Amino acid sequence: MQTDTELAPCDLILFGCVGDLSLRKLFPALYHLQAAGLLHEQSRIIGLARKPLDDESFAAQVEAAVRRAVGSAFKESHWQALLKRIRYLRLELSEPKDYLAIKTLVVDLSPTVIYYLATPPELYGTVCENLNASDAIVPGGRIALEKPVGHDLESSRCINDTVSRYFSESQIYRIDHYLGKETVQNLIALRFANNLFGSQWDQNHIDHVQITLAEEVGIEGRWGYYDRVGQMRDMVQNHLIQLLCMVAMDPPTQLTADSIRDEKLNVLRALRPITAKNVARRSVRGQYRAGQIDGVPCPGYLEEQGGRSNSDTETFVALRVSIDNWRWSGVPFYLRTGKRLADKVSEIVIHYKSQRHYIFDPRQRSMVQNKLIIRLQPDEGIRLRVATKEQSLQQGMALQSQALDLDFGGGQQGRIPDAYERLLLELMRGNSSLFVRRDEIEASWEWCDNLIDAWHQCQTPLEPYAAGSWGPDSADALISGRGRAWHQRVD
Ligand SMILES: NC(=O)C1=CN([C@@H]2O[C@H](COP(=O)(O)OP(=O)(O)OC[C@H]3O[C@@H](n4cnc5c(N)ncnc54)[C@H](OP(=O)(O)O)[C@@H]3O)[C@@H](O)[C@H]2O)C=CC1
Ligand SMILES: O=C1O[C@H](COP(=O)(O)O)[C@@H](O)[C@H](O)[C@H]1O
Repeated sequence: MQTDTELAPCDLILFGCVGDLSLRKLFPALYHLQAAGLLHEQSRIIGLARKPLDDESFAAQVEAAVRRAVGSAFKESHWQALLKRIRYLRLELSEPKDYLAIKTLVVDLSPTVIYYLATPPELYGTVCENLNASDAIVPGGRIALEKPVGHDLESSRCINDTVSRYFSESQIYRIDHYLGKETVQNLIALRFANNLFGSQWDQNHIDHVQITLAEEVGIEGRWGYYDRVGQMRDMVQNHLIQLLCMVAMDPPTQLTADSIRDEKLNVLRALRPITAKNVARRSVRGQYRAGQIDGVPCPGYLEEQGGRSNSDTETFVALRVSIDNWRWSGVPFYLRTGKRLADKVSEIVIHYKSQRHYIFDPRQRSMVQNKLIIRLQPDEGIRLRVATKEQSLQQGMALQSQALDLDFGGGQQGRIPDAYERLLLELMRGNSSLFVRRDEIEASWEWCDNLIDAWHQCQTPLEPYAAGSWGPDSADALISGRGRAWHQRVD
């Protein structure tokens, strides 16, 4: 994971520049990079979309979005410096002749041009073909593709085939923004820079692993997109599987992009398929009904804006996953993700085995088991729960569980950069470590396609859950047994 490559001038051509992602995430991230002095003086940003906007009205939209995201920390001087770099170009992505304007533009641009596709993925192939036909791809240019790359293995291969006709693998940066989150990168430091953890990261010491990506939000007006996709393709195929790989991978031989990606690929190849034979025991799919979150009433999925009265799309998934290799033999990974759950929380919890020869009160055994809680959001940090003696004269050797805490969000370290700041920076530096390689994406699709097929074959029921709950009851049943339960945030 090299991060010290010097910044060279580079120009960002942002396709889909007035979309939700660009306005909510990318421009605020660019603002913060500008504020931190991390944009090269000569780097420019050219936004492309089909809305008839001039530079001024585009800038006004971007400014409003950046102000919203940055809040009271917004500084006019940083914004003005960013604004100088920004231009708008109107273009219909499916219209080849519109690309001539890009061709004219790239002649003037820096040696490094980044084509960032924040557009619907169905257009990725078309954009590459049209760029090529207009001779608008500069040698050494980089292309960034937002997730999801495809809808299944076949469509993913098709997109990858088309893109790779015009860009070599080393020029392609497939984005999974979870890989840009600070705590995810800290996993690398935690695991591979600390012998304490590195030496005990296996089936001899770990009982099971839980990964939760829970959201309070519903589908936020994205019915058209979401109902075709569902939680499996929206969150499991990419973010959840990438986190699983980061937790489960063997140590890379070096901190290079390919070393890390080779190890993640090995995990994907070792995932035991979930098929019609075991799908009922290993998965739960759910859909939210009306409920309340923090006292505020929320509609059910079918009543969401743009929704219809019957949809079989899952908004919640829980899985029990096995990794068939030496390190993880017999260690289940419990994964869950859902919309409209009780809280917004993304965390990885490593549950350690308890002492083989246990000399304390056996009733306390599960309560004081060691847990390593890696919190991605909110309150980024790492917490280790250890057993200590209760401080009391009366209790004898009674144990209690206490926490050793690392709070990354704590005052001294300042603001935690958003994932897109890190990703844009590494993209400009040409560091691929935080981006997903073609074989990883395809191996992940292959595994997910199997699971989705199994759901179809077995007509796996869609279990209702109330908005504001932690998902269907059967998700609790999936993990229960051997004293296991989903980790609760009070810990
Ligand atoms: N929004 C998010 O939080 C996340 C999004 N993503 C991915 O990012 C990508 C963009 O998502 P999002 O921003 O939500 O999508 P939006 O629908 O909000 O924005 C799409 C953008 O693409 C432009 N566009 C679409 N079709 C054309 C066309 N034919 N010609 C020219 N421009 C076109 C739109 O321009 P115009 O408005 O002018 O029509 C708009 O600027 C998707 O791949 C999505 O999966 C990934 C992670 C999170
Ligand atoms: O990719 C996506 O991620 C968001 C959740 O991202 P987070 O960083 O806020 O945890 C999710 O809401 C969206 O549906 C999905 O497309």
